[in-house]
Amino acid sequence: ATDRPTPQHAPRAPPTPPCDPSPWSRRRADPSTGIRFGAQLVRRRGAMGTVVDAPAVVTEKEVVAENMLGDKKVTVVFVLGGPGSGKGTQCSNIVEHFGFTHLSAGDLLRAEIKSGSENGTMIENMIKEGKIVPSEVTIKLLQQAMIKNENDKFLIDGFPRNEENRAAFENVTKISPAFVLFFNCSEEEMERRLLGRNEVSFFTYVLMFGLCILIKTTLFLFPTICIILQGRVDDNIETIRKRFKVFVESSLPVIEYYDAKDKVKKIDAAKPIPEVFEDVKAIFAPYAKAT
Ligand SMILES: Nc1ncnc2c1ncn2[C@@H]1O[C@H](COP(=O)(O)OP(=O)(O)O)[C@@H](O)[C@H]1O
Ligand SMILES: Nc1ccn([C@@H]2O[C@H](COP(=O)(O)OP(=O)(O)O)[C@@H](O)[C@H]2O)c(=O)n1
Repeated sequence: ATDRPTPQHAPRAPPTPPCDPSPWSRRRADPSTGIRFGAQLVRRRGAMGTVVDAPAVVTEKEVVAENMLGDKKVTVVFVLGGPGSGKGTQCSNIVEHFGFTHLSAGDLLRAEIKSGSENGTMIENMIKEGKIVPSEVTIKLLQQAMIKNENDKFLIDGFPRNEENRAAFENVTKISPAFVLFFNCSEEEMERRLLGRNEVSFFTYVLMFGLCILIKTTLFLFPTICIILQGRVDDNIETIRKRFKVFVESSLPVIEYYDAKDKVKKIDAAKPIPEVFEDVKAIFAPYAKAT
């Protein structure tokens, strides 16, 4: 992996405060709006020869060589943020506009449960408890997905979620992320979104029941539909709170690790979806698809 070189001609600015910031974190809040979070300040010659601090703009693409995918050289962006911060929503937008392949660690784990794999029950129990699944399981799924896919640009969403995830991924795959996209959002807002994600109106249930009666399959189909409509097993208030705790205790340190390497690009994820995507677009501009 190629870390962006630190300019030799000037001392680095003091480290930026740890990323922050949500009310539920005890950490110091960072007032910046975001996309330059973690970018190192470089000294530049200003007017009249004065030296000014200016954020370094990252325009170069960082491509990783020598990894577990054999000859295949891939660009990996880790997409991190609390549960419900909007990672999946924005990943879909990035896929559409910038040609990345979206690999959601959570989706891969849920697919593994459905596949009837021997790890299925263990994964299901961990997800219900909001706990982090052992790294070797998740890394194997990510690796298989990257090998299977012909693309060379991957958004890895919801991973690495703790220090073990991070260190194991780097050791096993030898891949370093080009950068880490961090969606910063308050706990209150994330909670609202997650509870909303699971919300299905009574009217929908009545409609589905009516449809089942129409096609005369109530007995078998309706319970199945109810299970599908229930949404995610972990989007209930009890598990949501546990996931927040895990995020603060285990995932924020990973973001801090990458921030110390100037790899974190922080987004204010509390804004409406289109506004968040405007900020995301600015970061992904160097990866724009050739027209
Ligand atoms: N910026 C936003 N403002 C309001 N709602 C949002 C925003 N981004 C996502 N959502 C909604 O919040 C819920 C969680 O978003 P999602 O992308 O699934 O989050 P994550 O992948 O981080 O868990 C979804 O119902 C989504 O439609
Ligand atoms: N790297 C990961 C990612 C997810 N998971 C599990 O999958 C659950 C859901 O993760 P997710 O990324 O789909 O969803 P959000 O919690 O971000 O909304 C987590 O709470 C963990 O139990 C994991 O164990 N390891």
